[in-house]
Amino acid sequence: MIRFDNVDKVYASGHQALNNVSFHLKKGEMAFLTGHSGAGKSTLLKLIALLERPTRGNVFINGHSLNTVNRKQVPFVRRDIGIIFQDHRLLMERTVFDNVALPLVIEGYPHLETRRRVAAALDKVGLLGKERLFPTMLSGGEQQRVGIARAVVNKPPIILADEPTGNLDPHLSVEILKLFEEFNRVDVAVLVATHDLGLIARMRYRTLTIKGGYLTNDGLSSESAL
Ligand SMILES: Nc1ncnc2c1ncn2[C@@H]1O[C@H](COP(=O)(O)OP(=O)(O)OP(=O)(O)O)[C@@H](O)[C@H]1O
Repeated sequence: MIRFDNVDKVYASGHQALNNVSFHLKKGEMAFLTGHSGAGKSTLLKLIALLERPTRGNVFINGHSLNTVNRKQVPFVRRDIGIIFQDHRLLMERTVFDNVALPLVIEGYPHLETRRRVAAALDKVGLLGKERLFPTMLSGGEQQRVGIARAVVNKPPIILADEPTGNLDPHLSVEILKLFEEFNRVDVAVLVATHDLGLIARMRYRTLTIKGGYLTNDGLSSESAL
């Protein structure tokens, strides 16, 4: 599903954020991505989402090299990827409904279908009935779940989450992770970048560890995180 072959990323500043990174995340696989601050986690996710391009090597989605994707084709690739950010990046002056509907509106879904899908996504994250509220009226955990609903509303086969539990207490963090597990059970590939080693240790999933831009460990969480 997602494959990195000998990927380097050197930013324009000259900083090398990733160094010869190779791994393969299969269809329907769930994994954590961990490492200290500045290790290169966000950079790795950005290369999958085409928010950055590799300096060397290749990133593949479903066997297609992203190196061959031109600017016009980027939205088509992104359609297959739901991205969740730590700061959730909600539009604060728009309702919960509008925030979650955004990917469907961009893709030109008919109104009825949009309503149906938004309701299904909000139901999944336990926020049905909050459509008309504004994000400021919700708790931090609820806002994060709106971000998740928005990421999954068009049923992408890949979910990338960058520190999705960074601002949440341990109980809420586990709830969010359980949601990812649910998506994973219906064959969605899930890659979660996190600092939270306690959370990783509890969940026992494959964990990719990055240090200074190098992939230094790839194994079960109990082996690599503790
Ligand atoms: N656009 C950029 N230009 C130059 N350097 C960058 C850019 N983006 C990231 N970097 C640098 O690349 C390195 C990796 O950054 P990245 O955001 O991938 O780390 P991270 O592991 O996600 O860190 P954190 O956990 O703090 O979010 C850092 O040293 C960072 O300063």
